[in-house]
Amino acid sequence: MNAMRTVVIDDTTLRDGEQSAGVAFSLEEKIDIATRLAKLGVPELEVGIPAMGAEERESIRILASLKLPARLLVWARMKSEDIQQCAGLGVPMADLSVPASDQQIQRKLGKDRRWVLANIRRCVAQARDLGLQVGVGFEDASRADPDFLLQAAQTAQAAGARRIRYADTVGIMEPFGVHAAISRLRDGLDVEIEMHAHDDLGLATANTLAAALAGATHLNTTVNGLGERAGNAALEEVVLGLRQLYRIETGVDLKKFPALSALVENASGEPLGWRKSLVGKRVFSHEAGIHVDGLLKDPANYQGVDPAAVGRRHTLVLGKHSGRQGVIQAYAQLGIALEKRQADRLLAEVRQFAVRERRSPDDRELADLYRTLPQHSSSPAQAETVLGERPQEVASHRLAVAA
Ligand SMILES: CC(=O)SCCNC(=O)CCNC(=O)[C@H](O)C(C)(C)COP(=O)(O)OP(=O)(O)OC[C@H]1O[C@@H](n2cnc3c(N)ncnc32)[C@H](O)[C@@H]1OP(=O)(O)O
Ligand SMILES: O=C(O)CCC(=O)C(=O)O
Repeated sequence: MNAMRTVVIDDTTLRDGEQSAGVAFSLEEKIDIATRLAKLGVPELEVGIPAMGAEERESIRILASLKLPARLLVWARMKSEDIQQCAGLGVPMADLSVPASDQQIQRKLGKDRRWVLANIRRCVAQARDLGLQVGVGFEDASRADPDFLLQAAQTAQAAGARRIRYADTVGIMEPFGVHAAISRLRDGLDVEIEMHAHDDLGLATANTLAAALAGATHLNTTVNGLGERAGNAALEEVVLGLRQLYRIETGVDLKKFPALSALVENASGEPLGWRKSLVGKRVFSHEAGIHVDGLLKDPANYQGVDPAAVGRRHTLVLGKHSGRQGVIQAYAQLGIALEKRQADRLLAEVRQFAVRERRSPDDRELADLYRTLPQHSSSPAQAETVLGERPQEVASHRLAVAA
């Protein structure tokens, strides 16, 4: 395993995240998102595209005026007018983006490789003259000729860029290919190298981790993986994956992440999938009897990720796949100690309920089921009394397990 090392997270929720079709953050949301990201310890934030217009530039200026403990970057095309607009915003660094693949150089820009190299020299110099630190973003790097990509990156370095960005713009890479591509750049360059991954094949996080292992110094992420099409590498997955799998530290503390995740989810206008890793509503919920029994004996039996690392906890859910121990635990939370025979009977009831209603019974419904047991049919007050003593649990039967 690697010795402890660090990489820098450059979160682009406010740039590529907002590029998700249909997403437009308000200024208040941008301020809230940036402030929370900085509070978690995210050291770099890409906060917008000055060329989009006066309103965008004003919001960038306001974000810069907050003097957050994070370095801010803006994104620009490699065009003189766009670069000019990056100046005077209070943002120290710009990512100047240029396509690296022949596909985009020829079929998008109508240019050739020589033009790209000349443009890099000219535009990096222009940005530096404006007092900006410069990163050169190689759009579509993953489809570029690797020899040309290295030549272009060396041109950027020679022109005074401090960083190059390897963008898998259309999300076609896999981790072994990323490792080889970043290793090649690492061997041929002395500048910072940043990975920018997209999740079209569900590999954005894997590709980002592979880039870190190959020597990338900076990683682009977004909260919840928001971003163009299938999104970018999720901040939470990258931070936890680096730490847990490779002992690579980012300085980002995810214990307060749920509030930021919810903020970005709401601001994006689209609910997160309930199975989305680390942040989905149900990713720490357990119903299957064998899992619940195992968790109750020792959470480590069924825990790959400690939910506390992302500010969450396990919940136990009753349903079609429950077993006796889950039922006993659920009723114990209501203050009702079940005998084995009662638990078995209630398990059958719970299963029928779940199949019929397509959901779990809530606390009141559990109490109702309990009252149908023969020996309790004459004394329903017991369950009511218990529920009355535990009002906070009436709304839900989902139970926390000590992690
Ligand atoms: C992969 C990425 O995520 S790149 C970032 C993409 N983000 C965005 O596009 C969001 C913000 N974009 C915008 O607000 C607008 O597209 C603007 C302000 C940048 C440009 O708007 P417009 O001038 O109206 O151009 P439009 O968006 O229609 O077309 C893009 C133009 O940029 C050119 N272009 C694209 N990438 C680059 C580049 N890296 N360097 C130089 N020119 C570029 C295109 O060739 C096209 O120019 P053309 O019309 O002369 O062929
Ligand atoms: O060129 C860059 O800086 C990266 C642009 C981007 O968002 C992408 O290619 O997906």
